[in-house]
Formats: sequence, structure tokens, C-alpha cells
Amino acid sequence: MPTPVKSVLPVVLLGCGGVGRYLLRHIVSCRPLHANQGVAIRVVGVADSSSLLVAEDVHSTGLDDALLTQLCAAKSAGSPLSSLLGRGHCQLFKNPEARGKVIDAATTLGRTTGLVLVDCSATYDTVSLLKDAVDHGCCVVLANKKPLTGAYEDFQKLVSNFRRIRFESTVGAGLPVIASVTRIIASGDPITRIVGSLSGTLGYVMSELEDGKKFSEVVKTAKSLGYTEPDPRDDLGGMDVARKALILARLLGQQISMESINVESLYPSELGPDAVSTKDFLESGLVQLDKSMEERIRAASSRGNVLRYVCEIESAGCQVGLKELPKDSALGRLRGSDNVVEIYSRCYQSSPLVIQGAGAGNDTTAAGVLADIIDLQDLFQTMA
Ligand SMILES: NC(=O)C1=CN([C@@H]2O[C@H](COP(=O)(O)OP(=O)(O)OC[C@H]3O[C@@H](n4cnc5c(N)ncnc54)[C@H](OP(=O)(O)O)[C@@H]3O)[C@@H](O)[C@H]2O)C=CC1
Ligand SMILES: N[C@@H](CC=O)C(=O)O
Repeated sequence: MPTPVKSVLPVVLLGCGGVGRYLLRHIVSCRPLHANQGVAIRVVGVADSSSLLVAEDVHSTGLDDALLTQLCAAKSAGSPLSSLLGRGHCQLFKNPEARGKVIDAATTLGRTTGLVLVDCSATYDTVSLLKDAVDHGCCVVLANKKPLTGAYEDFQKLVSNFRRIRFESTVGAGLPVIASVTRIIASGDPITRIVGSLSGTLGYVMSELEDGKKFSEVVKTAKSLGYTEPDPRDDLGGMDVARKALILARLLGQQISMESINVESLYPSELGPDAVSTKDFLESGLVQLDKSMEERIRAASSRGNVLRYVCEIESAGCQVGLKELPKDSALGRLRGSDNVVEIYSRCYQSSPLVIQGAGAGNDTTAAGVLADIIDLQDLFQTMA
């Protein structure tokens, strides 16, 4: 006998790049698993930077799986969402109308069936949409760190109903870092320190450099493997790790902003986004850093050490930057895109809670986002 459907979760996805497309593929391929659990995800809309593709009647139907599969193929091939018009029961809205349509869906579905607004973009532009959605009683799931790392008031607003927001993938991709921190806090066990290697890109880059590869080459490979941010300077400049540190520090109750975090950049300001385009940085900027990075790695190695980009969060302050560490230390042993996080608290004082594993990549990140969506199912119960 088929399992009765207990929860239907309508979803609007913002962003169908590397992570967003993997999410859609996971949603489609997990249909039988979710059906067995009595859960169904109904994707009612998908937006990119210029338009929104939305089901004809968001109250009763979603975009069908054939269309979602075609959407992933079209976006992978660089075609716009508008190329999908006429292939299913859907409508297309271009910006700025698209934004209004997302709010319409949030308003009507927030009041009736509920809605999960999923942000897999990499922009600050979604913040006001997300805040509106929260006001309309919608749930929010984030892979995008930016909405939680802008103004402190925005962070407060988004997490104001903690039962309705999930953002596990913002720190450590699919690793259960946020969940672990949240559980420790909830138990009244004060967290005193979090230290770790929280960049899949920089972890990968540093361990590949130890094998004698060129900085410029390994950064490009990290990008092709889906580890980097859309502009890899977000990773190389430490900002992506600083955002993760800020999310964790704010979770611990620190009312701080990005300016309070000491951030070490691996590229000079002459190669920054204000001076050089991403394309030029990748094509001709990166090679300028090869020699100095090689020298830093060689100097550390001559002392039996390795370089790791380390994130430290304490009540006294937060800092992110390169550290020379013994090869056989927990961080020194890290290879590839793995992250490791050590959490110290009263209960985990001399023996910290350690979380380690793949910390970047479209597949694992999207899996974390999907698990977050499914985690909200109890708020979407359709039967007693
Ligand atoms: N890759 C990883 O390992 C991890 C990534 N993340 C986070 O996941 C997010 C997505 O990363 P990734 O998929 O690699 O990024 P991509 O650049 O591949 O995709 C970003 C998507 O967002 C869309 N977009 C841009 N602006 C808007 C907007 N205003 N509204 C709706 N959509 C918009 C883009 O549209 P268009 O297609 O038109 O350009 C694109 O489809 C990032 O925030 C990243 O930090 C988090 C953890 C790990
Ligand atoms: N660019 C990030 C992706 C996950 O947040 C990283 O390299 O860790």
C-alpha cells in the first residue's frame, strides 16, 4: 500500500547555478524516497538573476519533473529560463516584475499551504525578499551566506522564528555544524571557542600546493570542481570564511559585524574586484601569485610544517587567516576540500566536539539544502 502523503512542501528556488541545479536534480531523484516517508516537495517557482519561472497555479501544482530536468540542462548550457516557455504549464516573469511575483507567491502561500523560499544565489539582493517572506509566515532555507552576514538587524529578523529557518549549508556545506552548535547552545552548555578549517577551496588549494602544483592551476581546478564562490576572490580574500565565522559568532550571541573580524587576504588590493574583472583575475592575475605562494609553502615545509587557512571564534574576537601548523596536527592532516571544526564548551573542554568531512562542492551542498527543506516537514502537515 502506498504511504499516505502527510506533508507537501511548496518551494520557490532563488538561484539555479551549480548548487541550485544539483538541488533540483536531488529533489527529482529522491521522489520515491520522500514518497515512502509521506513527504512531497512541490517546486512552484525557480528564479535566476533575470527571471522567474513559475507554475501556472501555485496553489495546486508545481513545475513538473520533466520541466525541472530540462531547466537544469538549459541553465547548464547557458540558456536563459525564457527558453523553457511553452514546454510545460508555466509562466515566465522578467525582473523587476519577477520579484513582485515571488512576493505574491509568498503572501498567498504563506497564508494557506505555507512556502519554503530557498536561496541558492550568491547575492545580497535577496535579503529584502527573504525578510518579506518571513513576514508572511514562510520558511527560509539558505545556502547563500550573504543574507545572514549583512546588517545585524537582518540576521535578527531572519532568525527571529528559528523553527522556520534552516541554513546548515552556509557553514561546512553538508556537514552538521550549525545543528551541532545549536544543540549545544540549547542544552545550556556555553561554547567558548570554535576553531577550524572552513574553506573547501583553501583546504584544497593548500594541500595541492604541498604536492608541488602551481597556485594558479589549483585555484582554477577548485573552481571547475564547484568548490569556489562564483568569484574565487571571495575565497582567496578570506571573505567567504569570514562570513562563516560571522554566522557562527552571531549564533553564539555576539552582536558583531564583518568589520570586527580580522581577515587575511591571499591577493593584493591591486588584483581586487574594484581593479580587475573576475575573468582577467583568472586569466592573468592568478599567475602573478604563483611565486610568492610557492615560497610560503616551501618555507613552511622546510620547518616540517604546512599552511592552513584557519578560522578562530572566541568571545575575545574572531580571526581568519593562514597559519603554519605541524603536518601531523588535526588541521595539518586535512586533504582536499575537507573541512574540520572543533567546538569547545564546558562539556567539550579538554576533548572538543570535532566535525570533519567534505566541506564544499555542489552535490554535497545541495544535499545539505535538501535535508534542511525536509527538516521543515512537520510545519507542512496536511493530515492529523
Ligand atoms: N559550492 C559550494 O561548495 C557551496 C556553495 N554555497 C553557497 O551556495 C550559493 C550558490 O553557489 P553556486 O551555485 O556555486 O553559485 P552560482 O554562481 O553557480 O549560481 C548562482 C545563481 O544565483 C542566481 N542569481 C543571481 N542573482 C539572483 C537573484 N537576485 N535572484 C535569484 N537568483 C539570482 C544566478 O543567476 P544566473 O544563472 O542568471 O547567473 C545563478 O543561477 C552561494 O551563495 C555559495 O556561497 C554554500 C556552501 C558550499
Ligand atoms: N567556496 C566555499 C563553498 C562553501 O561554502 C568553500 O570553498 O568552502
